[in-house]
Amino acid sequence: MSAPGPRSGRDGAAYADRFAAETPALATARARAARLGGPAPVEPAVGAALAVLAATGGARAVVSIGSGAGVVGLWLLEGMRPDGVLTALDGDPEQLRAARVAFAEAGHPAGRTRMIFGTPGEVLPRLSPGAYDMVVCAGRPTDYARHLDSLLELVRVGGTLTCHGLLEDDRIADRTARDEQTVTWRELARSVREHESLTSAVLPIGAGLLVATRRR
Ligand SMILES: C[S@@+](CC[C@H](N)C(=O)[O-])C[C@H]1O[C@@H](n2cnc3c(N)ncnc32)[C@H](O)[C@@H]1O
Repeated sequence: MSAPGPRSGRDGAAYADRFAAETPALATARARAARLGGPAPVEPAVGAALAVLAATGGARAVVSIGSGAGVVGLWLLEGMRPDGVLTALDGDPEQLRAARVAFAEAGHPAGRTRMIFGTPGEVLPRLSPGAYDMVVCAGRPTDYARHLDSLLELVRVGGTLTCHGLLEDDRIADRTARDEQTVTWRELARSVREHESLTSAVLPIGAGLLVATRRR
């Protein structure tokens, strides 16, 4: 059975990205990320949605997993409280360096960001449980999905977990797609949806955003 009601299409998605109107600092960070290569940053519409989530939750402490060259971090900092601290984790020192430059160029004092080099497996045990308003995951789910319990442990009650990219290339909806990444996305989305402590939704913006709020 198809879902009821009219759907937005590619023009709607393009409008949502234009609506997000990135600042010059974000445009520069995006260009730097493109020069570095690797997986693309969050789309403007996703960045704007993350900023809204951060602002709605009055976020003071946010962790960005797979933080890249700082595009997602700049959006998060825009929504967070002015005294908030963003913890940015990446396994590539070049990406972390680029993010540091992007945050400085945007005028954020060094004390607003904490850059940590390492994989989720190495770094998550060092972060304080229940201390974060948001945990924002990006990149391949195969890099962090097996750490879902540890990621959720970081989120305070009422806080939010987001995972970006599950609708990329529409593979998750294609029942014949059985590659490792698509299978991992399906399992991660199912675990989040069925988790007794979470209320979740898939937002079809950009490459798709899985959003879950911890109720208890
Ligand atoms: C999609 S890119 C980041 C884009 C960024 N989230 C943004 O929107 O600006 C994914 C990032 O994950 C990092 N990464 C991939 N595997 C990782 C791992 N096992 N541990 C830590 N970081 C990893 C990569 O270095 C890359 O910077």
